[in-house]
Amino acid sequence: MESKRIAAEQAVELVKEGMKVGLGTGSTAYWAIQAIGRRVKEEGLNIQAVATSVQSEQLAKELGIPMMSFADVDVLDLTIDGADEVDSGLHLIKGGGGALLREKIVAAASKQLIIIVDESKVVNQLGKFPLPVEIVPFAFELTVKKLRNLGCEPKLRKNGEELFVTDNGNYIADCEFAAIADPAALHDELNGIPGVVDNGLFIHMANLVIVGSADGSIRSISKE
Ligand SMILES: O=C[C@H](O)[C@H](O)[C@H](O)COP(=O)(O)O
Repeated sequence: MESKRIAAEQAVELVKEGMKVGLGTGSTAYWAIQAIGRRVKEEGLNIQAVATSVQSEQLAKELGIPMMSFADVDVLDLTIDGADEVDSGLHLIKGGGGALLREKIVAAASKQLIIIVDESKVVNQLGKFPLPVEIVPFAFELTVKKLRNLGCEPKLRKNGEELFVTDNGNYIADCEFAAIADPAALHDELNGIPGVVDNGLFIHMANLVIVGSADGSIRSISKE
C-alpha cells in the first residue's frame, strides 16, 4: 500500500493550477485522488476533473474535487491512473477493476497519461495478468468462443454468484494468454471481434510510469 501511495503522491505533484485532470480507478489511483483532494482543500488548487469510474467519481466528489461534464471536455492536460502490468515499452494491461473502457476514453483525450504502479506490476512481457476484455451481454457466449479461438482461456468475471457488470452495463472476459508476444497486433485482433467493446491493452498511450517500491524509493520509466 505504501509503494502505491508514494508513486501516487509523486504523480500528483505534476498537477498544476488550472489543469483539466483525468482521475483513474483502482487502489493506486485511490491515493492519487486523495492527494489531489488534499491539494484542493489545503492549497486551494484550482482544477477541473473527470473520473474513469462511478467509484472514483464518488470519491472525488466526497473530497471536494471540482468535477466537469464530459460535454465540456475537449482535451485533458493530464490523467493519472494505475495499471495491472507495464512493460519497458510503456505498453499496459489495465482493467483489473473493470474500468478499462472509461479509462481508455479518458486516456485518449489526455495530453499526458501518467501511470502509477508498485514494482510487482513491471514485467518483461505482458500477459501473465489475464487480459480483461469488455464484451456486450448480447450473445456473449458466442463472443467468448471467438476469444478462445485467439488462443486464450477466457473466464467471465463474476461478482459473487452473478456475472460482473461494468459501469457501462457490459461483461468482462478475463483472457489468460500467458505471454503476449505482439501486444499491438493482439489489441487490434481483439477489437475486430463483433461483441468486443474494448480490451485492456493500452498501446502507445502512457507517457510516464512512476514506480513506487516497498523501501520508499521511486523510479520512473519514460519513453526513450
Ligand atoms: O480497471 C481498473 C484499472 O485498470 C486499474 O487501474 C488497474 O486494475 C490497477 O488497479 P490497482 O491500482 O488497484 O492495482
